[in-house]
Amino acid sequence: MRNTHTELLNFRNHLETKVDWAPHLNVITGPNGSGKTSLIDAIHYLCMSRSFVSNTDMYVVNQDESYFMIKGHFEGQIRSEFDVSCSYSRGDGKKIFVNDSPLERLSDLIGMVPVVTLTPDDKKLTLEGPTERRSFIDAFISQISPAYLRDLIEYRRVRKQRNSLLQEYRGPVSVLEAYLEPWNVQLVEAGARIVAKRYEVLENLKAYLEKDYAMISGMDLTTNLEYQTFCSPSGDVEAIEKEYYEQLESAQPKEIEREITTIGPHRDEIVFYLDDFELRRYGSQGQHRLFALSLKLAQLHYYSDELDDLPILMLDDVFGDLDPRKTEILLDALQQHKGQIFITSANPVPFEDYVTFDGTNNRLYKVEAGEINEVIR
Ligand SMILES: Nc1ncnc2c1ncn2[C@@H]1O[C@H](COP(=O)(O)OP(=O)(O)OP(=O)(O)O)[C@@H](O)[C@H]1O
Repeated sequence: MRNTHTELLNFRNHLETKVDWAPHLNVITGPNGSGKTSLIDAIHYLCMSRSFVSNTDMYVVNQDESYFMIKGHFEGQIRSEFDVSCSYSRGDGKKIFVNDSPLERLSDLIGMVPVVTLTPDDKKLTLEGPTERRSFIDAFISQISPAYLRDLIEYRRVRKQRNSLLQEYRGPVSVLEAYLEPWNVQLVEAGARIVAKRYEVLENLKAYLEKDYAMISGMDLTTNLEYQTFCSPSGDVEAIEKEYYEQLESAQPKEIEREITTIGPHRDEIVFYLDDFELRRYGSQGQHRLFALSLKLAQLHYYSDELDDLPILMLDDVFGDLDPRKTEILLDALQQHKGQIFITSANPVPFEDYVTFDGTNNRLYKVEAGEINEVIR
């Protein structure tokens, strides 16, 4: 899948930007704050319906304007050509159109254009709390499995309803238990499918991670990951349902007391290991950085094997953190990826030692104060 053309209107410091992209490598250079990340963030909006930088759409609207609009043209194997646009204003909220037809739900966009992003923030994945890892695995699987995304949305809805009931009901416990029962059934059904799918994908991911860590680090430390959930994880949905039910039943008196759902995949954890030490506890800064980078490369390679269309790859300011040898290894690995790649860099990276910017397959751009121009050699 590739994005051939993007238009940005009132998107951060891009008041009106139009750009044609190369089918393989697009390197975007320019000083700090010139608007490089915003260009690829706009494409990210067209893939995932949200920014990978900001959690709040409102802050993305140019501060002197009241709305933003992004349009993109995509080409791929499965859907040969289509347009996606995304608009946001405080009054109307966010709207996504595919070929000028509005999408009923923003989530319908996920998976249409698979994307993998590498950013310096990725080290949060291994350094910070379990929420980071759950978000990573959820976004990872949602892009390749619409059924998983539906289960996630359903699970969140049911958990919210169940929590409201636990918090608001003030009658006899036996009546509350009867009210909870239908929510328990739905929670267990969606939750068990989520656990089974996370287990399946994480099991498969191990081999990719191992290979990519060895490639990028050049070291022979073995990587591993452990999926920790409330039950013994497996791909057997029925067995998980059974265990889930039993645990929910025994936890329910406590949940009624605490007024919150405590058992389920919303509390899952993924523990990463290098050899047999736990990365989060004992990893050095460099090991965290390389592990997170390997996780994202593993995602890229997993998608490339799994999907008919190659994902779009975005690297935002990643090279600043890498030494010359790692830069070389990463650029070599990127050459192997046949899909479209976007790289932003404020630092002088010797891209030209590795890539020929022919103006067709590979293009070099310079951004200055929200204006982008191709650099012609
Ligand atoms: N809502 C907004 N309205 C106008 N300008 C904004 C808004 N939000 C951010 N900016 C500015 O837009 C510019 C674009 O930021 P962006 O992150 O795209 O730049 P960058 O070239 O990637 O920077 P860096 O190299 O520092 O990462 C910044 O100068 C920022 O201050």
